[in-house]
Amino acid sequence: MEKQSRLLCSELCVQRRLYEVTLNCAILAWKDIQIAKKHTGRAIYGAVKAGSYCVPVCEIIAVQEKDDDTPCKNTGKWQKVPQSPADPCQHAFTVFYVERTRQHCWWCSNVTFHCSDHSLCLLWVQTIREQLALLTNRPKSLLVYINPYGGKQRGKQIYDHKVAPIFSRASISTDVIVTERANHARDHLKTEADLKKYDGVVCVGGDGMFSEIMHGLVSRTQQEAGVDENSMEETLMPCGLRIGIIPAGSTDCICYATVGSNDPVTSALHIIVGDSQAMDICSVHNEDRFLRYSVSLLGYGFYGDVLTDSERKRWMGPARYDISGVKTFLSHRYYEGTVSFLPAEGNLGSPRDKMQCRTGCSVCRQSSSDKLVSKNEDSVSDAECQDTWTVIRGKFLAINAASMSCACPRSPKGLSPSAHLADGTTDLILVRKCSRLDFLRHLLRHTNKDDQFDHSFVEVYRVKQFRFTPRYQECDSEVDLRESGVTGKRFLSQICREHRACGCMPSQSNWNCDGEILPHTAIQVRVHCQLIKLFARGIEEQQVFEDPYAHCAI
Ligand SMILES: Nc1ncnc2c1ncn2[C@@H]1O[C@H](COP(=O)(O)OP(=O)(O)OP(=O)(O)O)[C@@H](O)[C@H]1O
Ligand SMILES: CCCCCCCCCCCCC/C=C/[C@@H](O)[C@H](CO)NC(C)=O
Ligand SMILES: [Ca+2]
Repeated sequence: MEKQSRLLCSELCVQRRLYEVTLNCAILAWKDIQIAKKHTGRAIYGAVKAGSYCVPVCEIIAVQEKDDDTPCKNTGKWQKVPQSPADPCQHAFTVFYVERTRQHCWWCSNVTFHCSDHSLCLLWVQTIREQLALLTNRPKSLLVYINPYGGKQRGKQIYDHKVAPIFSRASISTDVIVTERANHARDHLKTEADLKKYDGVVCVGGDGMFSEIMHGLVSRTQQEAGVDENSMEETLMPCGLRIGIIPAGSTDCICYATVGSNDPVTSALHIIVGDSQAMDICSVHNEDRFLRYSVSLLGYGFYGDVLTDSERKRWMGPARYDISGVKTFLSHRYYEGTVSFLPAEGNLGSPRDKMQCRTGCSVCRQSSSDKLVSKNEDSVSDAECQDTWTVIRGKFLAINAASMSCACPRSPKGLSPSAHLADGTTDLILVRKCSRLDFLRHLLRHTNKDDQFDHSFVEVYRVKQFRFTPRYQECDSEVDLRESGVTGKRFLSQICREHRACGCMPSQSNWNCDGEILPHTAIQVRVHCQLIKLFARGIEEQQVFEDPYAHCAI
């Protein structure tokens, strides 16, 4: 690795031991001089060794000159720093930085450097601050919406106690709105908020709250660009502001699948360091009417029924999903209809290729450059028009479209473990009618390492667009019936009569769209590649946690 030129190098004390501390524009490093002497001749840097530490500048949260009256790190007791000019610990500054802990969680750690010379102390503080000021991707001003009723109703507490103090440490200014009703945040973003004042929007809540904020921002962006959301063919305009998610909901799948944890401090730190993760959005239409956007799960049948039942049990908090899950599983309902889709082609992989989307994902990067090329050539819609639709008709227990893995604490690898956050596709999973036992086997595989698609009754396709028509609305039957003189209500009653004869009722489910119920069952869905950006970086490879500073060459 290319060596960066040193900005500063001094001998400073940390917990009364002498360290050689160096700063270049990428890394702050400190090594215990006595331990380093013992290791003379051996490589100290390049990996974390005894007594050697380093932090990438881009993961420094803040630097602060230490006041005289502050708690001593060794004892935790408050004490006056000695005034003797010979005391090498007289002046001090503290560096706050990201530390990786367990399972993709980050923590705000700190180290205090002491020295006898005040001007040297100031020089260090000023130089580190200058380096931080060069990091232009970091937000300075944020608009924060808190849902006080999401999850276990701890959104406000989580923000006040865990997030606000680190935002203030990082000198981020915030305007905070605690919502007073459902859709308060969406409406405020869509029509009122002065978005020019902010570098990003923060959502404190669960997937439903995120959905509100995403709808507000996407709709506002389309309005300002003169794009008609009701037209499925329109190319939507990407949003300029990034969204940060502080998890405080019941499932928190969007946070979990983009960060790797549902820890509020980790999310706050990703916001502070100015991470950016592009994300696909599906638009959902019924005929020429725009219904909603989706970023995670669009589920009909099982997940639609779980959601419909769980909405009546909101008072139970997150446990409502477990109760409704078991109830829905026992009811074992299946639904008839036709699914048509446009398969994704090119280098977009397949839902079963085990290529998981991770930080810097090459599949998503490729989609980003393809998007740029097709924008310049204006050829995408023409090409798509020539594509052929695959049509599948059948009886389904579940139809799920996962635009991202949908990993969450209940299902750590998610509904579609190899789905990508920003590849412009969604994984369409069709679970055909099967026995209860088989369906249970399939569901349980969401919670363990086994392949949930390895069943004869499960099919999965990576698609760019899809449509669903429930059987009772199918045009063919309608045409047939119209041709034979049957119309409207008579058409429905005819189906019901047919079903009474065979002892089962034709039933319809609802679509679960990121945790909201859609008002229509016949829908048309199109994936819009990388329409929004989050303050996240995707899930880091585990190796980064095990050897975080392998790149720390000074
Ligand atoms: N002040 C409020 N009063 C009532 N409902 C609100 C308020 N603010 C937001 N909401 C609504 O609460 C719903 C649920 O919120 P949220 O997503 O935060 O939690 P959750 O449903 O428990 O979690 P998850 O979506 O992760 O399962 C959202 O659909 C949102 O529109
Ligand atoms: C009878 C055993 C059942 C075990 C099944 C476990 C599978 C859990 C998978 C959960 C995936 C959730 C996907 C995310 C959906 C969210 O959009 C939505 C709103 O938060 N949450 C739900 C539960 O619909
Ligand atoms: Ca995707």
